[in-house]
Amino acid sequence: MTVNMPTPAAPFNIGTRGSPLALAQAYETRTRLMAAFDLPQEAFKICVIKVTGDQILDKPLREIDGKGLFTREIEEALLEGTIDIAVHSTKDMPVAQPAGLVMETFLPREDVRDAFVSLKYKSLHDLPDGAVVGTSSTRRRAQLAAKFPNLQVVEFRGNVQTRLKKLAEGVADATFLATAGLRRLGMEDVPYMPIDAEHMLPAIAQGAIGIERRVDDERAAEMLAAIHDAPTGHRLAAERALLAGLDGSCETPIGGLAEIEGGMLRLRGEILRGDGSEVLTDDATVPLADGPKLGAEMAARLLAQAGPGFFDHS
Ligand SMILES: NCc1[nH]cc(CCC(=O)O)c1CC(=O)O
Repeated sequence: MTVNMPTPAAPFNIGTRGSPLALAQAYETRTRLMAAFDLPQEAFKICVIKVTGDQILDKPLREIDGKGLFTREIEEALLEGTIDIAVHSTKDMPVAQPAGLVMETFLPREDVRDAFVSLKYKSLHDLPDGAVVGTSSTRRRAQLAAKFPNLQVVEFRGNVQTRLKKLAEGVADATFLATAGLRRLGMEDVPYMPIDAEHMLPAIAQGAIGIERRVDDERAAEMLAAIHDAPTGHRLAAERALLAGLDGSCETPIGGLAEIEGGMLRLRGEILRGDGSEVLTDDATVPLADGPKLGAEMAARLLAQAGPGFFDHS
């Protein structure tokens, strides 16, 4: 190690949003860095940064100019040097970072599956006709409309805690959350049932913590290299290439999942019309190094099948 290690007097500043899930992810990052370099907790400082998106809770995000709503203030702090790294849910991040920043470090991925969450029913298949399901995800909404047209879907925003409170208040019979979020928050007492990817293909990068840094910060680069998980990196490279090729954001109904099977990389992709009336899927396996190429090719194949206007009127 050629770099100056942080000390309690000059700590390494870890930037994060203030939601309980974001904090859990920042703590996990700190724990891994402490272990990798045998540093005390005091050599790190968790810096909570307020972002615009956390202050607007009354509207679906797609009705706001969503670009950077959850990241702008954090990336500014990173560029200014107030923080050394920023910890994110990769799922919520655009595929390209602003000039001067990179996100190349990914921690070992959690469970990628969506979870069915309900205080009244055990699983998705137990929901009666007309049951009310709350979600703000265009992907989950379209997937449900395609497979369970008899459910009613209502808009459901807010963090994990808020959504659970809404369920308890009876605003909906069930909701969907990422299993990873529930696990990271230690919410094992919440009644949830993970849904296999073949029934509900997760969001691209679901369950993966990504860490952003300044491109020219060699100390941060060396420190992050020690906690990077290569298999997760390969999977995300393929998934994010698919997302980039589809020109999608987290507000487009797209599912995607890369897995490593017998040393090969399998990528599944899915795009949906917003109302669930059409679902296009693809599934291919290539050598690990070809993941990004496969992602780009799969995007092109899906878009060719979809034709113009597929994502309109979502
Ligand atoms: N869009 C919000 C968001 N961003 C990341 C997670 C969960 C953790 C993850 O997927 O890494 C969630 C909540 C959810 O979808 O239930």
